[in-house]
Amino acid sequence: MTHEHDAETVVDSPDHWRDEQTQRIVQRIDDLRQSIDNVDMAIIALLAERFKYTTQVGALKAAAGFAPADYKREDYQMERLHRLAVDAGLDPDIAEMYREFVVTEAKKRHRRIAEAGGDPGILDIFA
Ligand SMILES: C=C(O[C@@H]1C=C(C(=O)O)C=C[C@H]1O)C(=O)O
Repeated sequence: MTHEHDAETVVDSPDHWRDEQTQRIVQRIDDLRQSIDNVDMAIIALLAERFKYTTQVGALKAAAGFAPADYKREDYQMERLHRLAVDAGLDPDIAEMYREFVVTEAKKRHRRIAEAGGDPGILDIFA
């Protein structure tokens, strides 16, 4: 994946690291980026685990003939994640966007499992 580049002043172009103060700022940004990359690594690992669990729920629901969605559970998660976000100092809108994204994707996969007669093997996440 590549991006178009404008002729902007960006951290990654050494032409712009003229003075010492700028160099210190660039060093600090590099350190922060290492931590951002570590957080992304943890999030990807956690998302993989979450989808493995929800896939198992999907297979169990299909086996029992339950619908893919459970709105009572979703209401509970919405309220809980809002509260957790506020306590953690995170904008609750971000928590809600996260919740909406993972739950929507989990339900899509539940439908695919149900359509395949309850076989979670149709999903590549078990590869
Ligand atoms: C995983 C489930 O199925 C769906 C997906 C959910 C989720 O990703 O957390 C929550 C509720 C359901 O709509 C479940 O019922 O627990």
